[in-house]
Amino acid sequence: MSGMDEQKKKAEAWDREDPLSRFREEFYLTEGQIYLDGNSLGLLSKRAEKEVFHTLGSWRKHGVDGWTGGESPWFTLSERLGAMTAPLVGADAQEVVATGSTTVNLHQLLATFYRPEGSRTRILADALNFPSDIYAMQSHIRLHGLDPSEHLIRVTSEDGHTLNEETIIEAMTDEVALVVLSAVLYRSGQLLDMERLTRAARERGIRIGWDLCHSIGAVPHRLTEWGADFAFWCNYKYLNSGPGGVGGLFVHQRHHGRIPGLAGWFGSDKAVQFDMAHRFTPAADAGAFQIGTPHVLSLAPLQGSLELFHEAGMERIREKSLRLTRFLMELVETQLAGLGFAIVNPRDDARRGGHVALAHQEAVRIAHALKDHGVIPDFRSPDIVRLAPVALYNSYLDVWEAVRRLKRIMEEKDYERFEKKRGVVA
Ligand SMILES: Cc1ncc(COP(=O)(O)O)c(C=O)c1O
Ligand SMILES: Nc1c(O)cccc1C(=O)C[C@H](N)C(=O)O
Repeated sequence: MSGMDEQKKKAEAWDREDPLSRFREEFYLTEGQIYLDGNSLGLLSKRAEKEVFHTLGSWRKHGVDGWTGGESPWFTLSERLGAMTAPLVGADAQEVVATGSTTVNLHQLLATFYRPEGSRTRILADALNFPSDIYAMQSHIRLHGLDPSEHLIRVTSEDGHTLNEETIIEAMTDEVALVVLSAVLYRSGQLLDMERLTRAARERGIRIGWDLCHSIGAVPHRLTEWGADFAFWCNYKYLNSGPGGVGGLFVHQRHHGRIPGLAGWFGSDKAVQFDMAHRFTPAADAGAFQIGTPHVLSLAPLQGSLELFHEAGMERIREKSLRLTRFLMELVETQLAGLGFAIVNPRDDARRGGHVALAHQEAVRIAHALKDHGVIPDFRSPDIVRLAPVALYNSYLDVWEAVRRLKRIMEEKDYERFEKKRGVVA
């Protein structure tokens, strides 16, 4: 039996004993296709779809009374979904709210927590961060009348893919007011040591906030215990809540009761919100950081999706995710050796999130060819193919089959049929 056959048998055996295998049925998968892009946009689940129909039904039946009546009143939906999300980020229910989007929530949190004072005027970020986060930080530096080229420090990467925690800590100087980092880097999938970095920032009297876009739903967190000041994320990747679905934020309880940087009436104490007073009374919890009316139709899928996470359990999800990605790396190393791929995510389980990042000089064309062969990856400029086997809906056999197709593409140089052009969304 060839190595590939043996690996197939191993995948089939793991699938047979997989405690999460029943969740695959909960999702809409396309026959013959292997979807490995759940770290960009997660798939639709039947529960998420059902909640959208429920919400439409509630609107149809109750009209305006849906805010306070029906099975799931919209007035407090963001807080309820925040409470359901809290275990995924290791927070108390009142520290989380489902609201806004990643970028909007970061603007809110910067407006609240970036307070340049005396010599502490800088924001510490990193050179591998997602551009939208960087744009938001630059905006707030400018809003304080400061120059982003001086006041935004971006820790650089030695290998172009990963960051060194030691270097980040060394950059936490007396000039830094705030640190903003991603838990899992969007390109390489590196998982930073959040506990260590949070402790280091706090010991130096620096506030620290985390972008959890690529970690929520893939990696467990303990935000309250670690003492992070804030965090923000989208719910449309591993949390499968739909394109542009409402995001979330965490604010540590020690900051509750303060007036947010960007106040709006949905951040009010619920008991007095409809008094319509011009004096703003913030909610006593993370709900205070909401701005306007919740996007109820875009919140609905999150409810169904979170139910699946509660049933599956984050620890089991992480365990399967690590085994899926470990298997993927084994296949890349054994089956794609000599074909020009380099695995650029860290190998150590404690240092990687939910996706595998492969660097290849033909990455764009390989991503196009994979799609043509029914494997959905994504491409990140300039040379990365990201592959994210997702614990709730991918099988070990999916991973094996994806590599089998990729091997063929490479051996037959089938990617050469495609243009090097990336397209707007690769
Ligand atoms: C790490 C990270 N930060 C920020 C964003 C921006 O998110 P949004 O467009 O939902 O604001 C994304 C994804 O687009 C992301 O992956
Ligand atoms: N938010 C996205 C969008 O509106 C279009 C295409 C992709 C996205 C993404 O979320 C990309 C994702 N944040 C990434 O890791 O690259």
